[in-house]
Amino acid sequence: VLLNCGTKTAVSRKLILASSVIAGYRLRLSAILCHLRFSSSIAADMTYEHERRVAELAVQRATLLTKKVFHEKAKGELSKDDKSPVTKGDFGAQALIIQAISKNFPEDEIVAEEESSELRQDSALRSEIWDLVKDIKLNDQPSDELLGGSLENEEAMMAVIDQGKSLGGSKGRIWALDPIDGTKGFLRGGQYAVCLALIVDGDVKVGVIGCPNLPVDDSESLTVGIGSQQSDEDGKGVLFSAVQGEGAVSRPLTSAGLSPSKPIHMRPVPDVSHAVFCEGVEAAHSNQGDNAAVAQRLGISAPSVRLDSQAKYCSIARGAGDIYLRLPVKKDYQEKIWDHAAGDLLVREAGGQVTDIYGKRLDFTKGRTLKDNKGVVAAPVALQDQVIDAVQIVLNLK
Ligand SMILES: Nc1ncnc2c1ncn2[C@@H]1O[C@H](COP(=O)(O)OS(=O)(=O)O)[C@@H](OP(=O)(O)O)[C@H]1O
Ligand SMILES: [Mg+2]
Repeated sequence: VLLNCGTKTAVSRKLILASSVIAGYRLRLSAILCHLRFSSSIAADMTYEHERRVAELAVQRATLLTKKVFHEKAKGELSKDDKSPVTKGDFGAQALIIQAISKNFPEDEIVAEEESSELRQDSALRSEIWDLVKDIKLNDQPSDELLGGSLENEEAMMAVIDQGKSLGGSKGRIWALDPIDGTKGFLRGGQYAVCLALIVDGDVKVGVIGCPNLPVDDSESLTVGIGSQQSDEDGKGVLFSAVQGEGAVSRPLTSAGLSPSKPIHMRPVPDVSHAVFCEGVEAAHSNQGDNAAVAQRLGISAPSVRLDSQAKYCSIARGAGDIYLRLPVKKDYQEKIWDHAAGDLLVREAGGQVTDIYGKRLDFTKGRTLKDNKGVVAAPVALQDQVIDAVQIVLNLK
């Protein structure tokens, strides 16, 4: 081609032209490749599979510690500034879970319930917690390695506990952690839950809840009431999880890797009067009198199942109960995001809806609390409007 191009100058011009065309193609090709790589990395991130796996294993590992403390007589109970209790189990589980999250996702923020100031005043309790934390391992090497090794010493444990002080908000990736939800239930020998959720730009993307005292068999759950703890030995207890848009699942908790999961769904309830309520045990946390009045308005005569912790969200998500009401007792109480994020996603992915008493979706963009919401109403989608209606009549909101 070049031989037929004429003069030297013309040849060199053509050469420059040809090479710039090739360079142009190269540039476009690399832009296309870059775009493909970028979109496939977004697609990979969108599945949240890595986040789900780390969260499930971190929660499962933390339940090994909480189960130990559950069976100890002295649980290292302290009273926090707001008068609520905290135990060795809460601090230890928080340390183990944050360690796994920060190893795998070092850029992410964490909003967790506990902080170390009480422990800094109490060296005896601190070393009891360290003795527990340093020995906890999953009995499965690849799972344990995924969580990223152990903490070095007591001081590292305290520092990791304090990584949960993020203020939360509407932007970025934020984990919400309740190391032991239902601490009063935990102390009473009843239900409790280890709860972890990933919130991205205010939207809950991943939710994981470990309930060591819930029976694996869904149908037995309805008989689990106040203080009636089931055996939490290996293979008993349940690990629930959900990813936005992918449904909700449950699997038996184990001391090793993850056991096989099965999908869970809310029960179809063609007539609201046949629904069963799940409600809190503590009269100070939700108004049981108002719950009873709502049940009566809906024509429900079955007794409510009373459970501590987000085990209530888990129960209705698997059809052991249908409606969870948390009607405010104190007007100015702001619900905490770690008490609801994982349960909110689990129920919505199992075919339910979760709102406040005004019918507004829970808003996780407002910081550490749900300050723009009041109370919680969770029910199958088809019943939600009817239940909100009854709640609003009972609470004189309409
Ligand atoms: N006044 C008031 N109103 C509503 N909620 C409150 C209130 N005070 C505390 N808390 C929070 O309740 C969390 C425990 O909720 P539960 O659902 O387990 O309570 S119940 O025992 O089932 O009634 C409990 O979580 P944990 O501290 O993790 O147990 C608290 O964050
Ligand atoms: Mg809680």
